[in-house]
Amino acid sequence: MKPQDVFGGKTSLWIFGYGSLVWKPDFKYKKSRVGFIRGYKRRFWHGDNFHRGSEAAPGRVVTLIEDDHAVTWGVAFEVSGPQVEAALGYLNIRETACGGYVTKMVDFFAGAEGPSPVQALVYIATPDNPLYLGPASPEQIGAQIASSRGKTGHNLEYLLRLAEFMRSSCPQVEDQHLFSVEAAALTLYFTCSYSVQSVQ
Ligand SMILES: N[C@@H](CCC(=O)N[C@@H](CS)C(=O)NCC(=O)O)C(=O)O
Repeated sequence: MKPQDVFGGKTSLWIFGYGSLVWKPDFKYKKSRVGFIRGYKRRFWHGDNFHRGSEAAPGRVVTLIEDDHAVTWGVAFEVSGPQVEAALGYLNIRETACGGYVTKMVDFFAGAEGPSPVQALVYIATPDNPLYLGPASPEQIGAQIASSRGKTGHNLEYLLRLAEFMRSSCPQVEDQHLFSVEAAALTLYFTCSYSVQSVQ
């Protein structure tokens, strides 16, 4: 059953993004809030053979891994009225059909708005997903990202835009996984670019 079959009739719905959705929701929404969810950590452990990679050279994108002690920051978007069906129909293609993500409801805490959470829909790629790649070192993940490109663009863009979002919208958060992968990917990307230029 698709989310729009379940939520399509709702008058409003919050959708939590923690990867490309934070900088490119690409659906109409009523309002957005920067905030977090508890019990999950964001990791570049999901493969992508469409948007940021190919069958031959899959890219790496983020998913959420259950961790009782973790908190993941992102953006929640409130869609209402006809926006609900439109957003869910779009995300069902972008996230589920093309990306292998499944949906789950979580508690979203808007950063500046006190302790009471709202329920939000989130797209998660679980380890049983055929595109799931699992853990790797920042250097291994960085190398894969630095050398992958898909139908939507380079995998490095995906990484850098997420890192930029965290620095600009969540400056208080030290996301060691994200920033260590970013450092490794940039080092490898520019080292390889330089070495190619130096032999041309
Ligand atoms: N579900 C996560 C990750 C979403 C994500 O990055 N999905 C990929 C699909 S594999 C995507 O939409 N990519 C579009 C792009 O790379 O521009 C989120 O809430 O942001």
